[in-house]
Amino acid sequence: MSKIKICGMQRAEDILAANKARPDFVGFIFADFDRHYITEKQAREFKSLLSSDIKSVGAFVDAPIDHVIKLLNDGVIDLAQLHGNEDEQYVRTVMEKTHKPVINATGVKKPEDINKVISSCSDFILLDAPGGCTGNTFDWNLIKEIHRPFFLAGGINVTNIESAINRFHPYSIDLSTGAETDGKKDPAKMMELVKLARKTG
Ligand SMILES: O=C(O)c1ccccc1N[C@@H]1O[C@H](COP(=O)(O)O)[C@@H](O)[C@H]1O
Repeated sequence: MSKIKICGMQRAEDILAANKARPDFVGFIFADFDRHYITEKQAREFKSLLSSDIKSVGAFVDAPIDHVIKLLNDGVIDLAQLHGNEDEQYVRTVMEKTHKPVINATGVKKPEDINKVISSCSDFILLDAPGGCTGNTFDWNLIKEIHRPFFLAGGINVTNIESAINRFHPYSIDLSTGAETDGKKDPAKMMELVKLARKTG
């Protein structure tokens, strides 16, 4: 069954809505240029409110590696999602110093973009539209045989989540914009998306 991650938690009420909807993962964004950016203090508060059976994923874009390692080792996040140009050495160091799962993300515009991460030493890879949190899908025809667990992201919403799961059977769906109304997480959409993922997976 494909899992589901809802990314970009910004308010305590988003966490309470997640606790009701019960996705497998929620995402905290630590990229300070991004509209979903939260501070370490907020992330600690959100983690304390989050149900223990929902894992927290920290998403980083070329962050100082010590920050990623600290948040993992402090238990603020359970997995790290590397969404920038982090190289294999960076990925390996995070894994060795934390023994926590790492997701290596890539924006997909051409087949070589998938080749960039396909043999990464990370635990998971993540395929997204270039940019992150664009609300756009990428060309799914670029996805050929992938023989490792992967997260599928980019413009997934209530209209296409079922076809994404049925067509690719990803380890997990990952979405942000599709669970929002007017730029804020929408509890009804979160609930519906989790229901569709469970029904389809
Ligand atoms: O969510 C963000 O704001 C974000 C910022 C920087 C890097 C990644 C980010 N999120 C990731 O974006 C995709 C999905 O976005 P959408 O559903 O198309 O809005 C997903 O991988 C999120 O984890």
